[in-house]
Amino acid sequence: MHIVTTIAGSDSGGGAGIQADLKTFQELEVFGTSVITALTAQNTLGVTGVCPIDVSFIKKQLEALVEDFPIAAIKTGMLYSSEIIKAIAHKIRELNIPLIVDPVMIAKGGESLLQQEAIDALRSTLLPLATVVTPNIPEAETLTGRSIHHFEDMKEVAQSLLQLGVQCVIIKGGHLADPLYAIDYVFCKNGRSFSLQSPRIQTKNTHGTGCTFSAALTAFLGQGFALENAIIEAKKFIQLAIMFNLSIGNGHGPTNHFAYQQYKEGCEVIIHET
Ligand SMILES: Nc1ncnc2c1ncn2[C@@H]1O[C@H](COP(=O)(O)OP(=O)(O)O)[C@@H](O)[C@H]1O
Ligand SMILES: Cc1ncc(COP(=O)(O)O)c(N)n1
Repeated sequence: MHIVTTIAGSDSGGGAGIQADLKTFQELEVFGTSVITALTAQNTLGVTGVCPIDVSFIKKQLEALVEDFPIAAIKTGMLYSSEIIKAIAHKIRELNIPLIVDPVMIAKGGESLLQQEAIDALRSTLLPLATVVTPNIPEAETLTGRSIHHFEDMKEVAQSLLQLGVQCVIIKGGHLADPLYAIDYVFCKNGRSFSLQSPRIQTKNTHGTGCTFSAALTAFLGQGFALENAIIEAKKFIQLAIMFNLSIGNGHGPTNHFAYQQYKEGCEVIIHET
C-alpha cells in the first residue's frame, strides 16, 4: 500500500481541499494522510470563514507522519501564510520524494485562500523543492508577474517557473475561453513540452477541480507511475469527475470522485507535442 500526504486546507463542503484529496486518494487505492493548514467554513456558494491552524501544530502533524510512514509523495494545496509555507518547506526539504505544489490562491467564489504577502515565500521557498507545480492561468500570472494571452506567453511563464528549480510545470487551462476543449500545457525541465486536450464540459459544477487533479497526480506518482503517464491519468480522472459532476448544493457543485474507476477505459485524452 503506497502512502501519500496532502498538506492543505479543510473544505467543510467536501468538494475541494483535504476532503477532495482524500476522496481521490481512496479512489486511486493509495493510503491518504493529511496535514491540515487551515479550516474553512465553506459550501458550494462560497467561503464564509477561514481559521488558520497554529504553525507549530502544522509542523507537529507533518512530523507525526514523517516519523511513522514511508510517504511516497506529497501534495500541497491551500497554505494560507508565509509562516506556514516556510515551516512545511523546511520539513519537506529533508525528504527526497515527489512534491506536487498546487499553488491555491483564490476560491472559485473569489475568496482569498493565500495571503498576498505569502506569494514570495511560495516562489522562493516551496517551488524550488517541487517536482510538479500546477497553476491555473491566474495563478501562473501571479507567480511570475506576467500576463498570459498567447501560447508564447505561457512558454515564457513556464520557463521562469522552471528556472526556480521546478521539474515540471502544468499550466491548467480551465480558465481559458475555449468553448470546445479544456487544454492543459506541460513544460518539463528536460525541454519536453506537450498539451493535454479533452472536451470542455459545460457545467457550473467545478468546485475542487484543481485540488482533485493535483491529488490524482500525487496518487499516481506515489504509485511509481512515470511522470508523463501520471499526468495523462490525472487528466482522465478530472475529466470524468467533471463529466459526471454532482448537482449538490445551490452553487458550484463538486466533481464526482467515483467516476474514474467506473469509466476510465472509455476516456481518451489527446496529446499534442508543443
Ligand atoms: N469545464 C471543464 N471541462 C473539462 N475540464 C475542465 C473544465 N474546467 C476545468 N477543467 C480541467 O480541470 C483541471 C483543473 O483546472 P482549473 O479549473 O483551471 O484549475 P483550478 O481549479 O485550479 O482553477 C484542468 O485539467 C482543466 O483542464
Ligand atoms: C480548502 C480549499 N482548498 C482549495 C480550494 C480551491 O478550490 P476551488 O478553486 O475549486 O474553489 C478551496 N475552495 N478550498
